[in-house]
Amino acid sequence: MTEAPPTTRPAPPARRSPEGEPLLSVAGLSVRFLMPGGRDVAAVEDVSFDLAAGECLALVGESGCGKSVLASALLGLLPANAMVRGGARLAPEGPDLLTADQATLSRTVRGRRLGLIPQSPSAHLTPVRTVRSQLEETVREITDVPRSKLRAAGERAAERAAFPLDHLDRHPHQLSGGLAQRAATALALVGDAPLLIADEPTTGLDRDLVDRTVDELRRHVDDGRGLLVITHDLAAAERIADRVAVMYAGRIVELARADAFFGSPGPRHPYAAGLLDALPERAFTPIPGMPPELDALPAGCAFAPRCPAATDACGALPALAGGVACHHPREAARA
Ligand SMILES: Nc1ncnc2c1ncn2[C@@H]1O[C@H](COP(=O)(O)OP(=O)(O)OP(=O)(O)O)[C@@H](O)[C@H]1O
Ligand code: NI
Repeated sequence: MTEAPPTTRPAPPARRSPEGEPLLSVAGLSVRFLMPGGRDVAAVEDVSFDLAAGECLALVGESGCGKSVLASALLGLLPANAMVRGGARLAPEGPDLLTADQATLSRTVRGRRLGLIPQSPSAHLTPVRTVRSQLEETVREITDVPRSKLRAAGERAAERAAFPLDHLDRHPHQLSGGLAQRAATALALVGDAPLLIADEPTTGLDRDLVDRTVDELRRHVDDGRGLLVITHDLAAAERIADRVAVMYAGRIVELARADAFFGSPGPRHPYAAGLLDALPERAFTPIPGMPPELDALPAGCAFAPRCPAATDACGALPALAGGVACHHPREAARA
């Protein structure tokens, strides 16, 4: 049995995404890297999802499955050998993120409509400058705040990210991991972007700090922002997300409400079930085998070679239908 033991933290309340037009609509997004020698790495394949204001979607999956490439595509930060297909529209009347030119992205999108909370805050912060000066410069660059009000605006951004004002005059190396994370979050919040992408925001933090960081990020969602959070950490995903997208070998294989996914009836895709079963607080049973190389994907379901329930049907690619891309989703297996 893989029932989770009782935890000390309270169960997150079930949250419903507000009605209305999504903040972000991604449709059929694919990213391939053209490599020397004609190799072709299919990092993201036919990914579609919506994200609403006041909603957090957690994107989870093993290392190398395409999560960060997906985020980079949305931010227009892919290298030149990346071929991108599909659409990703910011509402209302936003540009298509996949076709907008770099000038439009840097002038009107990044920081203003779409904020990035980076994977490694220390790499994102400038080492030789204080947090205060970096915040003020970002305020000056992307808002209309007059010079005389920069200091106050920088402090307001710090406060929103729970960054202590008495640490503003420190340099990044003088900050703990948690505070560097908050400084990076404060920078991402300066432009009041309605949509945030956080790529592994809790990497390297201990559990207490993970929970605190996650709860702080959640506040920005409860303030009405949309948040796409990319994480390996399923406990963090459970704590913060309204919905979960599980990625395997570049594709979303399950898209579910977080309460159903982490609670009852549980995940439906055998891979998603395997991810949860691998958790120490659950069955602690790793998924056997390794994910496939993205330049040599099988024609059918990419998980089939590792799947305990694979059949001949899995030689054909399963479409994502009703939230799961599998020929034998779990309730069918039980029935
Ligand atoms: N510039 C690039 N050129 C070629 N391949 C790339 C490039 N960037 C990423 N990839 C490949 O794309 C795949 C997806 O990488 P990505 O960084 O999105 O994984 P991830 O899911 O974010 O993993 P992690 O959890 O380790 O951060 C990997 O196989 C990676 O090697
Ligand atoms: Ni990544």
